[in-house]
Amino acid sequence: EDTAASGAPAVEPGKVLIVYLSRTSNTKAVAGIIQRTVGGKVVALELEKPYPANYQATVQQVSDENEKGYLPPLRTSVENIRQYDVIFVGFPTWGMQLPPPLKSFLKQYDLSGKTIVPFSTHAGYGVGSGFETVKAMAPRSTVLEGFSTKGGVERDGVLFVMAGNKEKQVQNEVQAWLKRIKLLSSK
Ligand SMILES: Cc1cc2nc3c(=O)[nH]c(=O)nc-3n(C[C@H](O)[C@H](O)[C@H](O)COP(=O)(O)O)c2cc1C
Repeated sequence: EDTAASGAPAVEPGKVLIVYLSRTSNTKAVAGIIQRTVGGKVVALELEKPYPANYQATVQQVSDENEKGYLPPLRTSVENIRQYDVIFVGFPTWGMQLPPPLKSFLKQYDLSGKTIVPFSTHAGYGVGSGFETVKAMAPRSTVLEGFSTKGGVERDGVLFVMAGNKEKQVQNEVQAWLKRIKLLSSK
C-alpha cells in the first residue's frame, strides 16, 4: 500500500532540525525525505578538513580516528540550536560505528532536554553501534527509535541508490517509522 499521501506532521516544523553527514548522498536523500514529510531545517555536517576522495584512504583514516577517539573539527555551525526541540541526526555506517564527525557534533552541542532521532544508511551490514553511541553521547536527551536502510556499496563502486523504486520504498518506510515514533499523525 502506498502511504505517501497520508499523515500530517505532529511537531511544529520550525522546531525540527535535520543534521546529516553524507559522502555519496544516500543519507542526504533520506534527510530530504524526512524534511518533505515533517518539515524542518536541513543542515549538512561539513568538516574543516574533508575526508580524502579515495575510499580506502577514508576507511583507514576513520579507523585511526575511532581508535584514537579523535573528534574532527566541524566547519558547519548550527545557529541558535536552542530553537529546536526535535533533532534528527543522519549518518552512513562507517566501520560499523557512528562516524567521527557525528561524535564531534554530539560532543559540541548541548542537546539536553531535546528529542534526538537517529537515522542511517549502510552497505548491507546495518547500523552497527551507531544508534547506541548516539544514546550514550546524549544522556540528557530522549533518543527515539532510529531508522536504517541499505544505501550504497562504495567498496564495489555502487554510489547513489536512492532513486526510482528504492526511493519510493524508503519514502514508505520513513512514513511508517515516523508514525510509529509519533512524529507523524496516522489517520
Ligand atoms: C569509510 C567508510 C566506511 C564504511 N563502513 C561501512 C560498514 O562498516 N558497514 C556498512 O554496512 N557500510 C559501510 N560503509 C558504506 C556506507 O555506509 C554506505 O555506502 C552508505 O549508504 C553511504 O552513505 P552516504 O551516501 O550518505 O555517504 C562505509 C563507507 C565508508 C565511506
